[in-house]
Amino acid sequence: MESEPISNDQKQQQQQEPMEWAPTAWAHLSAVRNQSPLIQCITNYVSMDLVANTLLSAGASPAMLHSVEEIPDFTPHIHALYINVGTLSPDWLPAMKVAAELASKSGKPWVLDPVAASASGFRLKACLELVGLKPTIIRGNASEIIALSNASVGPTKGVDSSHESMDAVDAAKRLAEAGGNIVAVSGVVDIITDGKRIVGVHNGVPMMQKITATGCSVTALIAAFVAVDPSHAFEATASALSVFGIAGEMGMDIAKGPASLRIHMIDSLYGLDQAAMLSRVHIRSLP
Ligand SMILES: Nc1ncnc2c1ncn2[C@@H]1O[C@H](COP(=O)(O)OP(=O)(O)O)[C@@H](O)[C@H]1O
Ligand SMILES: Cc1ncsc1CCOP(=O)(O)O
Ligand SMILES: [Mg+2]
Repeated sequence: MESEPISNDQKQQQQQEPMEWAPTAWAHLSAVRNQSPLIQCITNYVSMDLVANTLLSAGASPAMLHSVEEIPDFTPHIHALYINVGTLSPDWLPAMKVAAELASKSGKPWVLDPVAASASGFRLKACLELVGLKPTIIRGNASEIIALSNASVGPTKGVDSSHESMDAVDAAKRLAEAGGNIVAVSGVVDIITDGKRIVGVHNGVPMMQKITATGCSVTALIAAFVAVDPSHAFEATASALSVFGIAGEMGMDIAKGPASLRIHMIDSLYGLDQAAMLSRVHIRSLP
């Protein structure tokens, strides 16, 4: 992977006001395709296939290595780390912590998906410990982000959200401010905040909720996007959520239901071109 993440022209464009989101999102996707960042994924059993295929179709290189014995050799070579607690058990947690610490120490971005954070005391404590290791980005659904922000267990619908993303705006801002990270809340509108700035991504289709591991997969995609632009984690997060949503929209044009959407979404992500991106990216500042 080359050291210059995206061009100076593209960076200047990012700094312009009002933000030119469509070219920014296209620049991130292009950079992932050109640089093929290596993404270490410590993720749940349910999601491994869709996460790996999402990363591959975006142009990144996924590696599902989760053994604590392998982390000292492997993690120094990655471009970003993705940690997801979906099927957490006590024997997985040390590897997650060692990998997160090593990524932070070596200046590599890492991204946390706190699946079902409020489902049990064990899971919440683990999530809070991981949050304490300073993830660059946290992406969850609204219930997960509210649970993390309030450090509260239950009531819960498990891995699904019982809140709308807009319900979690204050919780997301508090979490981001407390940890100095970017927090993203997925839903009808995806919310991205650093505690001060806040944008909404209006891409995607409701059927994406009917495919297991779409949330896990978009978090992994965020890891790939921040890998190629680590100094713009906020912009990389919004870009990844928009790109994934557009892949869902284009896939839905030909899908018959969740199973075929899963296939067409991956194909659409693989084939996304500049014209489609420039006309479909829908990211707006929120008050
Ligand atoms: N009602 C919706 N309309 C459009 N996109 C949605 C909707 N619900 C979820 N999505 C999209 O589906 C993906 C997974 O989000 P979500 O279902 O909230 O995550 P999780 O699976 O972790 O609960 C995200 O890209 C999100 O933008
Ligand atoms: C169903 C399920 N159970 C434990 S992890 C998991 C997958 C959750 O995926 P997502 O958070 O993307 O819906
Ligand atoms: Mg999830």
